[in-house]
Amino acid sequence: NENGEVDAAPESNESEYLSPVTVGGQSLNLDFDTGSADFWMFSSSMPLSQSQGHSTFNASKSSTWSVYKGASWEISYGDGSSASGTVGFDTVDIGGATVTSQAVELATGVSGSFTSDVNNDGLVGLGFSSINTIQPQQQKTFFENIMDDLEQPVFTADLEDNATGSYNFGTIDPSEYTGDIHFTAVDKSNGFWEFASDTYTVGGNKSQCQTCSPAIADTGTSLVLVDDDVAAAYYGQVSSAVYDSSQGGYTYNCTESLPTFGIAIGSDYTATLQGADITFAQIDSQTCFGGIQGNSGGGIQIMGDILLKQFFAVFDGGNETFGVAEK
Ligand SMILES: N[C@H]1[C@H](O)[C@@H](Sc2ccccc2)[C@@H]2OC[C@H]1O2
Repeated sequence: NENGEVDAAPESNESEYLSPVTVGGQSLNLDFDTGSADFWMFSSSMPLSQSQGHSTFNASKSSTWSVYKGASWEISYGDGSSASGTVGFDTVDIGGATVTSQAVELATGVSGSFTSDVNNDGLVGLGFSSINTIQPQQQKTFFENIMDDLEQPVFTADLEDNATGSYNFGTIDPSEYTGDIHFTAVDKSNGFWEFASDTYTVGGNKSQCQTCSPAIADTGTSLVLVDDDVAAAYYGQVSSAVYDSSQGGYTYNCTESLPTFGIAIGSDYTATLQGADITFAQIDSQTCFGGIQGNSGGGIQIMGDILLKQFFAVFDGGNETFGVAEK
């Protein structure tokens, strides 16, 4: 089998997790992103003003590289960042799991947030290829290409709080979790690992949602973005909380002890965050920025790293399910 396992190292501010990937013999640190489906890297054909500080992929130094003539890609992400460039095929190895002809996208241009994120050399899209942006023909993700060669058609994410975690392709390692894995059906029609999430808890009190947007598991998003009525209900229980438009979200006094927050993962399980695990950042001597924020009516709820790092997450491409376990 083709199983593989790699570290997932948290960025300094825990805004993302980076993993080593070898492409055509060149190693780069990439951001595994279950919320998109493009595999792209900073490349030697970018202006130095955009690539300085980054490792770049140099196609001319890879003996296994082949150009996808006439192809291009262009992607815009939920946070407003963007990237675009050219396409080829090469051998990709992630912790021993190898795809010999993976569509690899070389950036010729990226937005400022990528340039300034100097430890991030690109993204490995682990969503579904219906949202891959390669033209004239969309291409499969690394996971879609390797899935049938894995011991099990799954990958798992064990993201950690202030510690290095791991991504595992092909096996569900029982040493990485405790108790049961609580699975829910995934609707892949929007290209995401999407599932229903119709109830939530604040301080242990359960409420039925009002908007009830479907949720996605997104390893590439830092925060937990819930429907605006849910965010308002949560921070309504935090006495010092205010919505600070200059910060773009709810802030509160760091000394305040926060209530727990639970979000339904499908219909049978509520993933509960402890109050102490909900703060995302301290923005001044007294003020903290919450890791739970509203989705501004975006129509989907995004379960990002603030939640995922408290659980063991299983992405099952065979059954088309998503599951979480305590750890
Ligand atoms: N799925 C996510 C994606 O991975 C990131 S892309 C990114 C941008 C700058 C720095 C690092 C990563 C962006 O934020 C939320 C959504 O879009």
